[in-house]
Amino acid sequence: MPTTARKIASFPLAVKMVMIDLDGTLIDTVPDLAAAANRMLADLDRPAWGIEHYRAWIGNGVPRFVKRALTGEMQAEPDAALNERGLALFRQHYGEAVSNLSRPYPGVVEALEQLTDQGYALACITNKAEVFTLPLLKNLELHKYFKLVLSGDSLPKQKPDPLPLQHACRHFGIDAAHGVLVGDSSNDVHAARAAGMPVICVTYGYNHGHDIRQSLPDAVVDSLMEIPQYLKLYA
Ligand SMILES: O=C(O)COP(=O)(O)O
Ligand SMILES: [Mg+2]
Repeated sequence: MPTTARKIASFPLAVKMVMIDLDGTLIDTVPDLAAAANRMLADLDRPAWGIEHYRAWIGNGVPRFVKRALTGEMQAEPDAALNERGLALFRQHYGEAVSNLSRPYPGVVEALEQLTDQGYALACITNKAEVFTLPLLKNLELHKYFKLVLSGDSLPKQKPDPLPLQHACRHFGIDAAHGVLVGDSSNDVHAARAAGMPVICVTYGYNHGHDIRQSLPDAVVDSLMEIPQYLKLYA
């Protein structure tokens, strides 16, 4: 077998743990993120961006999201003083309205119920800062499904680094082969590949404005309701 070939996952995957991304996978968070960022820009006397810009800017954590809103570019560095003010204003505005408009995507609650009933350990692995992740999950009553929640600042590195996925494996005492990540972006695919884990992606998420199929996840689904059929419980 050629050593360069990517191992193709065979379904159903025998797993114990299902890790699920937050923004763009569990919850449509862009309306509250956009509102908070536009409030920050108004405070700074700068023009607002439309929601489509914000959709493409989600996925690499809050500090990078704020830099994108300040510069209009994916990787640019704003003036340091402006960035510091912007980040503080964004944190204030988003903290005040983290779940005003954000809602779970259709099928999410049903899928979490089903996966829980079937005996999978569920973990939420997001690049969102913990100060926002936990209230958002609690306010939308999703927190109760997750035995572990890892945010973008819970560990020294975030996705696309494999560290959060490896940490979750250690937490549950399982091998990488017995976990699966469900996400919406290339960060999720890269993190899973680096951890040696299968990855299933949703078609409805953000992924920086690109089609997630280009990142070659093991499977794509239109709803989390489709996830159970790809899995069997590893005993
Ligand atoms: O960019 C963020 O803040 C979070 O993104 P994620 O939940 O998709 O990892
Ligand atoms: Mg995401």
